[in-house]
Amino acid sequence: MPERAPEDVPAFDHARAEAAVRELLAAIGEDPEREGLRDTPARVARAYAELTQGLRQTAHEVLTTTFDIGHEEMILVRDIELWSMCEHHLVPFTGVAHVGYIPAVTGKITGLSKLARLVDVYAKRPQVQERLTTQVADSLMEILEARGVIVVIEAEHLCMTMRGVKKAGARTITSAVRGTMLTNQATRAEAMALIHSAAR
Ligand SMILES: Nc1nc2c(ncn2[C@@H]2O[C@H](COP(=O)(O)OP(=O)(O)OP(=O)(O)O)[C@@H](O)[C@H]2O)c(=O)[nH]1
Ligand SMILES: [Zn+2]
Repeated sequence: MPERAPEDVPAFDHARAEAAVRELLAAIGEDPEREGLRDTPARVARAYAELTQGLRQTAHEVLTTTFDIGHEEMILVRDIELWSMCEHHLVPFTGVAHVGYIPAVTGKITGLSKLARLVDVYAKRPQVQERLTTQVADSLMEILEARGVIVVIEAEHLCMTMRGVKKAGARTITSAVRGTMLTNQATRAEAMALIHSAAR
């Protein structure tokens, strides 16, 4: 399914979110009017607006700063903190993303912080880890016209920890490898070695 463009995503509806949270509190047998819960629907609505803000952002928006510095070698940012929300249970999954790319021959690169911002654009929305991984990789290929990209995400899903199978510590690792990172085995091996290097 193609990604919905942010202009096609309706504005966050605070009133509707508050009503839904009030209803959920009632459904679990709580009293939404008791003092401790009175402001909770509004708080939860604000929290969800923040946790889903990526729905209203685009990769193009965050990858605007590009420089041509003639650097043609691999650039890799490791251990980018990641908080996302599992679309099946609406509970967090959290871990790290490693994002590396080989710039276009023109040397078109982006600011390092933009790679972390890019991860957030796709993390701050209901997600599955596989889609998050491929969206980050594909947007770097497209927007930076990168020759190669590698994205590895390691995450723990709270839906597997705090409920359900209750297996704390199980980490899910997904990767998306594109372009020369895929075709050139030595380059891919170098990237994997950097991701797993002893400095961790
Ligand atoms: N592939 C994938 N699965 C995920 C992700 N996040 C959560 N899931 C899984 O989505 C599945 C949903 O399965 P269902 O059987 O429909 O839901 P459920 O009854 O709540 O499943 P349990 O978690 O096994 O109790 C579960 O196996 C979750 O572990 C993700 O990012 N990627
Ligand atoms: Zn889940």
